[in-house]
Amino acid sequence: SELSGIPAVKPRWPLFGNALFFDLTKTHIVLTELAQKYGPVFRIKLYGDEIVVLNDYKSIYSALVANGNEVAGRPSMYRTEHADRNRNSIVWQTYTPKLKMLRKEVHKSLRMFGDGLNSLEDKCFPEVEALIARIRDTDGHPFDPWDYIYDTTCNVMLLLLLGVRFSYTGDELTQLKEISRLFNHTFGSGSGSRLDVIPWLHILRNQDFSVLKSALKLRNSFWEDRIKDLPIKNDSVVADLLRLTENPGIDVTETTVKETFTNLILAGTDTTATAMTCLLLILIHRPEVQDRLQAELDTVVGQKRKPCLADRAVMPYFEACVLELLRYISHVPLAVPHSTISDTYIEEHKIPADTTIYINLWAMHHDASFWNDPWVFQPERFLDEHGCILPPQHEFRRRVMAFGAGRRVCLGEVLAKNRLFLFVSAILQNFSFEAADIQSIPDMDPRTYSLGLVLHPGRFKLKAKRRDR
Ligand code: HEM
Repeated sequence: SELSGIPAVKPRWPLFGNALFFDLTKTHIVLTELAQKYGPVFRIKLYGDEIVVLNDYKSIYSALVANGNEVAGRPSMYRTEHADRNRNSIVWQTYTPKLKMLRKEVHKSLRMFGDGLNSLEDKCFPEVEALIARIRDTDGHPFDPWDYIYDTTCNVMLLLLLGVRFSYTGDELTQLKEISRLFNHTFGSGSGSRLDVIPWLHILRNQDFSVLKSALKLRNSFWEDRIKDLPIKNDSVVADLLRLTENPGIDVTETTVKETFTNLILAGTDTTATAMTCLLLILIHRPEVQDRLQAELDTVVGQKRKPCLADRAVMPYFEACVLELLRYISHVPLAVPHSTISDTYIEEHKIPADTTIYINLWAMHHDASFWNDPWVFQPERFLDEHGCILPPQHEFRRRVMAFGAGRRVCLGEVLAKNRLFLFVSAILQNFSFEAADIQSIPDMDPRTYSLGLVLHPGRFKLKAKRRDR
């Protein structure tokens, strides 16, 4: 084969390839172990699919940046071809002119909020207040933070995408959470991916297939029943996209808008809510990190006003915690699968067109030959001896690629970081968190999290102590 220069994982069985020995519930960990044995670039075969897996900075940089144009595709998969989703999606569409146009349009609409700092603050502050009120209402009693954080993060996304928010007591947010759960199951690198690699599985109508069906059904009914009749605000991402459907020269239909909306609400909520939840889990395991974050907040912001985005630039410890969080948890461990759109090279390896490429961010972020104690959460690694944040071109910063890089880089990077700042700084200004029961909280080590498209820690309870008392 044209890939013969790249080590192939053994043993390979006819028909099954490596699949019989492959635990799909922890793909990222299995691949990282294989890299120890086969080197940073190797290939696996899952049923009919030959997949090249990249596990270190050099190969990932070569694929996403140096040869970024050629490696910008997405493989076609049963799960995304189903219902033509791959032709309307941002996340799942290969590198077509339509995809480029959609990315550009969404980026333009989001920039108004992500970089237009004031308007992001305007959208976030009421949600920040609402979150603080909900936490205050727990009155020192143990609570599970996930739903509060999810609802808040989801409402900010809804404000950006549609210009509306939903009530915490209505069933819309619950429905969105269910859609997210189903999609995370179906589209994760976990067991749902059997649908692509075992071509006949969907005919048997097995459980993975029914989860995919219910995810799409719920998604469609949410759009029909909850969104279509809303007074969508003029200055929202969906309104901008709907305007494109009126232009007959552009291949954007209502289906495209629905699919793109689903991409954005799911990608924009679960990722950020999970990062915030993991940070809280880390803070209750590592109270000294919480103390230092609060000391920085007290110096820069104090108690008399809300933290705002301008403060981010003068809070290096906070920034270091976010970088270290993204490295440590690597909660989108395998990014989204890439595919080559033409023959190309990754480092010295020749790769033919239409080869599926897995980007193992997890392995790169925990590479013990580069990172000291990769499994220790250590924000200080991103600070210099004066306590200043390392510059973006520093080797350590360049090797954190939690959002990917190049043509398919995450569309929400700026938004995600700004939102994390606004919410985490506001709750730490108001509360100190501790474990409800230190014996029973889950481990903070991300190797214990479970895999979907995004890694999730176990659910846990904590207590919030008001700092103004
Ligand atoms: C901590 C938060 C987040 C992390 C770690 C994250 C990470 C990622 C990663 C690793 C990818 C795949 C890149 C690749 O294929 O090489 C991605 C893609 C994407 N993300 Fe994010 N993301 C986050 C938040 C967001 C937010 C807030 C949005 C909402 C706007 C968003 C929207 C997207 C979209 C639309 C794509 C697909 C881009 C494409 O296929 O061209 N993400 N993200």
